[in-house]
Amino acid sequence: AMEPYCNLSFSSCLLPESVISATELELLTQNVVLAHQETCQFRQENLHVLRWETFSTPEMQSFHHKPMDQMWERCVCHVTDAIQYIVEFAKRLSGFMDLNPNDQIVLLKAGAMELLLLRMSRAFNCYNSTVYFEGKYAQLELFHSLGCIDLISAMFDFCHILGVLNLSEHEIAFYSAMTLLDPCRPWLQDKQKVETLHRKLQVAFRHLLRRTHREGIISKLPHKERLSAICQLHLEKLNVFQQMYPGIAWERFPPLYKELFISEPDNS
Ligand SMILES: N#Cc1cc2c(cc1C(F)(C(F)(F)F)C(F)(F)F)CC[C@H]1N(C(=O)[C@H]3CC[C@H](C(=O)O)CC3)CC[C@@]21S(=O)(=O)c1ccc(F)cc1
Repeated sequence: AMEPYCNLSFSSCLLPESVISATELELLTQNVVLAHQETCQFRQENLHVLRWETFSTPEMQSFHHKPMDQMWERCVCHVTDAIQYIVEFAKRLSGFMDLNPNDQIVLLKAGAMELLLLRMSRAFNCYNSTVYFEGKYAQLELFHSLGCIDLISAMFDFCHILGVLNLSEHEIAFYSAMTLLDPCRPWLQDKQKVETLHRKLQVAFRHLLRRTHREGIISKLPHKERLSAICQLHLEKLNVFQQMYPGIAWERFPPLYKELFISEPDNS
């Protein structure tokens, strides 16, 4: 009988056989989507339901008048919780735990803040530029007392760009996995291994986008330079804060946050 034009499993006509088989592609897609779903702190639908619940003016004022170190301490606790979930996401991504421990730390150190922003965009309402924070949606000025409104507004702008794309959970999952498993990160020892993982993710992501007719978003996703620029700003602000309150930054910051974001003080 005639060979069917393209056997239904798509294994030959659509995928570069060398990179990944159709079955492996399905398994990888499930792994990425599940790893994301199981390691987000809030479900998309819960954030969605709350998105018009904004803080009242008196509530805003109370945040506004908080001393800087108190506001920082609250946010650092939230960021440490969020980073823990991001570490869990990484550990569940197939292939991540097979990397050598040094490369796992290198990828998390370089990618944690970026993944944080991708997750923050899920909690961002781009119609009124508010973000979920401690139970309700907050305007930018609520964070004024942190003393780094330029960083926060850069984060808001970034979330806006993503919000407009209206990314699905599947798309955010793949975008996060590919941001984390970036073979171009400096100091990687086994770059080749990360490259192979990244390429498989790329094929699986393109396959998902083709299937859902969403190839158009690829060219609209923010470039990684933009992401890293914001994260650079974060590190600078953190150093400023450390200088202003030398005691606090050291004792009160949770260890994981210090490990990922704070370089050892030179005890010279
Ligand atoms: N300390 C802090 C800090 C804490 C956070 C962010 C940034 C910083 C810094 F950028 C700062 F402070 F400068 F703004 C810092 F420090 F990193 F630089 C962005 C991610 C935010 N975040 C989230 O958006 C979560 C992510 C996970 C998601 C989920 O999994 O469902 C739910 C929403 C967790 C920490 C949190 S936050 O909630 O404290 C927050 C702080 C400022 C802001 F304008 C909006 C939110």
